Amino acid sequence: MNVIDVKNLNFVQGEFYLKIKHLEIKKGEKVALLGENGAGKSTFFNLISGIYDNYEGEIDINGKNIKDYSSLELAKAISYLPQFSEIIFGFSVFETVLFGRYPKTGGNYGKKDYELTEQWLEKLELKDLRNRKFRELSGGEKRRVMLARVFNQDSDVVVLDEPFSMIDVKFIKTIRGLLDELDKTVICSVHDINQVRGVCDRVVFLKKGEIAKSLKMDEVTREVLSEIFEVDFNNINGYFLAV
Ligand SMILES: Nc1ncnc2c1ncn2[C@@H]1O[C@H](COP(=O)(O)OP(=O)(O)OP(=O)(O)O)[C@@H](O)[C@H]1O
Repeated sequence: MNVIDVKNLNFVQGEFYLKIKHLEIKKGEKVALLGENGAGKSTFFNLISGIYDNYEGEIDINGKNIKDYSSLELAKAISYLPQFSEIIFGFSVFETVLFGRYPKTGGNYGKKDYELTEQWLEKLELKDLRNRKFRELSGGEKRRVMLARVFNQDSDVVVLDEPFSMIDVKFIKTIRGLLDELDKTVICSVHDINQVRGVCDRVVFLKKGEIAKSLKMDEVTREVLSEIFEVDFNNINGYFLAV
């Protein structure tokens, strides 16, 4: 079954055009979205998450047009880690992660919600930060909190815009492990394909607002990467390095 079906999507943003004729993502698939700066990755995520609604075409999640979902229903179906997130109010780390449970509970948090929140705090090593204000954390700490909150939302589809940005090497390993074991449909943008090797099954390449290629991870070659990013790549024991 397709969890996401995109048909004849056309979106204009200033000088930029995003055009996706057809994209299907199956239940349980883990898809990496790659493309140069400005290719349209964040724009695509804002569209499938229902943030932008002034587009032509249709986006279905679980067989239903996202325009026919209420915002709470949509948040049960899809969670989204945007490229940048700020929380200006003085919420603590614990509260910020707990609020991921809002779509499923309407704010009536019970034992299960507190337990799940504790689990995600533990998995992202945030327990020592639990009482700190979100807005007073470092960039990488904030990123881990927002990831914990997205995972805590427990939606069918998890959309992550550059989940590894600002994250140190130890936590890149942790987050790769969490993504690998996550029993969800995942779409995540990355700049370094090596970070999702062994985690994502498929790579969709965007170029200038269109899908240039959609390949299984093991079909990606240095020639493909060179064509997309317009720089040469070496393949060193399965890892790609721009040269
Ligand atoms: N609010 C806006 N108004 C007009 N143009 C915009 C707006 N936001 C983004 N754009 C343009 O839309 C295009 C796609 O931007 P988008 O943020 O989707 O790219 P991206 O692939 O996520 O890039 P990056 O890798 O740099 O994060 C870019 O040319 C950008 O300049």
